[in-house]
Amino acid sequence: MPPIRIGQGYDIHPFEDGRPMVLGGVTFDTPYGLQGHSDADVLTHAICDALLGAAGLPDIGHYFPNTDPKYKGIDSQELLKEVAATLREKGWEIVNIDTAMIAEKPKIYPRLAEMKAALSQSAGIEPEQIGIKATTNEKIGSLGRAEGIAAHASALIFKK
Ligand SMILES: Nc1ccn([C@@H]2O[C@H](COP(=O)(O)O)[C@@H](O)[C@H]2O)c(=O)n1
Ligand SMILES: C[C@@]1(CO)OP(=O)(O)OP(=O)(O)OC[C@H]1O
Repeated sequence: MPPIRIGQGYDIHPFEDGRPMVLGGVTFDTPYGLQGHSDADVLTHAICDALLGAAGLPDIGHYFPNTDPKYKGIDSQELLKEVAATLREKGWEIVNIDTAMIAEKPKIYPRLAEMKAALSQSAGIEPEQIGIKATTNEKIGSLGRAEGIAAHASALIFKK
C-alpha cells in the first residue's frame, strides 16, 4: 500500500472596502476586497494548509510569515506554487483538492471555471482534480452578516 495522506485547511478574512477581491487566483470586480498581509485569497490559503497538513508539514504562516514584508500584497498563487513544489520535492503527488467557501458575496459560481484553471495551474494538476463550492451562511452569524469570507479545503496526496 503506497503512502496516501489526507489534509484539511481552513481560513477566514474580513471584508475591507477598496481592497482587491481575489479568490482562487481570480480578481472579482467589486468595490470591496478582503483584508490581509498578502492578497488575502482566503480560498488559496485554505488549499495551501490542506496540502501542507496532508504532508505533515507546518502551516502557511510558518512558510510565509505575515510579519515578513516580502509577502506584503503577494499573489497567493505564488504561495500555492511554492507549497506544491515543496510537496513534489518530498515525493508527494496530489490526488485531488476539494473546497467549500462560505460567502454572502460575491457570487462565486460565474467565475468557477477561471478559479479552477488558475488553481490547477498553480498546483500543477488538472482542473478536474479541484472542486470548488460556495454557499451563503443564510444570514446567520458573522459570516451571514457579510463580515468576511471563510474557506475550507481538503487534499489527498500520495507517494508512488
Ligand atoms: N457566494 C456564493 C454563494 C452561493 N453561490 C451559489 O448559490 C447557490 C445557493 O446558495 P445558498 O447559500 O442559498 O445555498 C450555491 O449552491 C452556489 O451554487 C455562489 O455562487 N456564490
Ligand atoms: C498568506 C499570509 C502571508 O504572509 O498572510 P495573510 O494574507 O495575512 O493571510 P493569513 O491566512 O491570515 O496568514 C498566512 C500568511 O502566510
